[in-house]
Amino acid sequence: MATDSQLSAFIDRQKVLLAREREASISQTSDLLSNFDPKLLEKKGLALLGLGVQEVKIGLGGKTLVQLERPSAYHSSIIFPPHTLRPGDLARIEANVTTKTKKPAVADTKDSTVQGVVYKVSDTRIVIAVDSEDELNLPERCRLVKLANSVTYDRMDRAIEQLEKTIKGEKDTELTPLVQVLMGLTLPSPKDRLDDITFFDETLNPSQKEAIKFCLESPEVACIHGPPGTGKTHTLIEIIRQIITSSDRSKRILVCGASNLSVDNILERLLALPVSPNSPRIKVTRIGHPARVMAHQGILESTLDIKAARTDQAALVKDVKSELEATLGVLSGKGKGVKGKIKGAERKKMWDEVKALRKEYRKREGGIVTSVLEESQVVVATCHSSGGRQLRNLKFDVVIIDEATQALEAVCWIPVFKAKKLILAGDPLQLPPTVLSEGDNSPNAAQLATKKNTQSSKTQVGQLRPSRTLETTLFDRLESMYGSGIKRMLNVQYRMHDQICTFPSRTLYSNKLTSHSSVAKHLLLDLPETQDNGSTSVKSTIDEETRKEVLGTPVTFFDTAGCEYFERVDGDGDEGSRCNENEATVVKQWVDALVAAGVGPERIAVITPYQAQVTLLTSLLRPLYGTTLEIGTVDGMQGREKDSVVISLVRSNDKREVGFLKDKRRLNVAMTRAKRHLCIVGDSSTVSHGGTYLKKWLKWLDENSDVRYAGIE
Ligand SMILES: Nc1ncnc2c1ncn2[C@@H]1O[C@H](COP(=O)(O)OP(=O)(O)OP(=O)(O)O)[C@@H](O)[C@H]1O
Repeated sequence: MATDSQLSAFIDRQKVLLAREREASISQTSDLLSNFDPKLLEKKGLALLGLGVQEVKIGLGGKTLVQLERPSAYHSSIIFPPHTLRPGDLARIEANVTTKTKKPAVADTKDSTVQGVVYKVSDTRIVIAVDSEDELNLPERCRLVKLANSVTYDRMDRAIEQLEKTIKGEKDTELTPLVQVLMGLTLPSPKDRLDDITFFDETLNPSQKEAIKFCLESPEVACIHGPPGTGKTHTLIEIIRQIITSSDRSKRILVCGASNLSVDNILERLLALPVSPNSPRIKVTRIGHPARVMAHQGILESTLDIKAARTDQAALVKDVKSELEATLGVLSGKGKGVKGKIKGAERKKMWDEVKALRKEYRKREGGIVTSVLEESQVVVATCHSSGGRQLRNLKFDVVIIDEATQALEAVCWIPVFKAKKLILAGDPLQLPPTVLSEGDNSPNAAQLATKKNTQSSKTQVGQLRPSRTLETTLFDRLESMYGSGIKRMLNVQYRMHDQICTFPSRTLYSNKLTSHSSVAKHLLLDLPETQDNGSTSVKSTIDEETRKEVLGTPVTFFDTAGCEYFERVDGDGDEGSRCNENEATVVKQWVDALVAAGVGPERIAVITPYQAQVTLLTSLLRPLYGTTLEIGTVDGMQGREKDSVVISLVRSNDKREVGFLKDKRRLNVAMTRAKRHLCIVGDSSTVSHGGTYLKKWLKWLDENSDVRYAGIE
């Protein structure tokens, strides 16, 4: 049982770590904002200058939407220069004072600074949703500057504060059995036994069925551990179907994920389910910015915004909206037929009117939103957006968090408070959450996090320990508190050739990960376009023997040991990114061979730990194969797969060892993206400061793969 002091140590640590992370994130952006003048900011894609207000409208939530454009009078092209402003970013509209203008007009300074969130972006227009209720005094000529976004941190802070209040039993909080288990205040309750489950999906494998049963039977919390390609999402879809068709058909689920992509992936699969009398169409609503959700018709139709606009009551809101927009048009001087701005007492009166109208609009709209959400059996949102106004007072029976091992613990608490039961899915052995700040290495922290653990029994169930770093996820913490009994692992993978899967299975998944027969032996040779059936589809420019070798080998290792391929440091000293030209040439030759053997560039990805090597490889490969051939670091590759993956290690004398060179979770992601063929280019002899896992892998490759001569011909 967690003691009061353990609880407060845990909460205090979360607060310290979150504050540090917020600071690190803000200083990244504000360093830029305070050090550069607007022109430079525009060059860096952080600002847009010389804009004019084109229109002022009303959006969901009664927010004022300000549309900005580049007036042709100021610019030779109305198309924005390249910039990084994206929907959801925080931005400030300010008067466009140039450095030459010493004293801007009073009306165009402080008062006219407006903050908001980017709502929509096109080549020529950008719409900002302004939250403020105050009078809008938009400058005639303005600019837009991107700001550090603190909303995510605000929501996480609030979630941790709520946790603190809940534990203390403060007013308006409820210490549910779920919260008690998560915080080590009680042990998980015994399972609610389910004798017979009829699965909708007949093809589920035994480990998936076991994980589903385990989740359905767990009263408070259950975790699904899904190694690469084992069908986590597949399993979650069945869980959702089972819950909403259980005897109590009124159950409601909140499905969350760490990213928009992960939740859209689930939503897409829910929408594609076959409909039958036994399995009626699931009523699902996606919360989130329409501009941020996947541009897929079904998904857009499921968004709250579009559903709300289609209800019968929507007409009631429309009237108020038109009135509100007309009044705002007059006030901003941008309405139809409006000439100039209204001033003085009349302006004040009109603003009072806007306030009243906005209140009415929110009331009517709130009614519609509630009715759409109350009808939904499944609500889909990112963990972060589940903390928005629309879900404020809604409760769910179950909350599911996909990619939970990529989400900070605090962000998971945002949806956790909305449900009685929690299901987490992820893989602690793949990419961790992105963390900018350093962990807490103070003697105090170390003492609390580790010393205590060794003092008392290591396996003491339910012991709550403050996390040392934000990389410790809720999933990790539950596993260390309750042991592997809190989770079920999926053990059949549907992606990789058996030889690609063997090493990660043996070293990371206790030899439990097996390959499904449909993939265990698949090779590039089996792809339709590489089949040599006498047709003209294969226009091979290499001899038959080489072609068969290139296409028929699951794992190829170009060991550059002894080749004296020296890397180059891009930038200053040790801090610089690395690249290796000779190694890049070997990569290029292999990609050329793959393509010559009939493998389409869209089936190939090249992964490397250093950004400088990404740039170098891009310059070599893009002119030949275009953008369909993917080149990048491992971060964009989680959850994705390619038939052929080429890994360029750039291993050298870089003592820092970046990315997957030192982190076995990242290396695991890199090596498990490949379906039919994996090629590694690197030096097995420079292992003196490499991670142990990398060393083991290189040794394994040496003994178990097709080792090739890496000399450049
Ligand atoms: N029981 C099954 N029978 C056949 N194919 C399956 C089964 N389970 C999963 N798959 C297939 O395996 C592939 C991976 O499934 P899914 O995308 O659900 O996995 P995931 O674990 O979410 O993936 P990732 O590791 O990339 O996060 C998909 O093509 C899916 O159709």
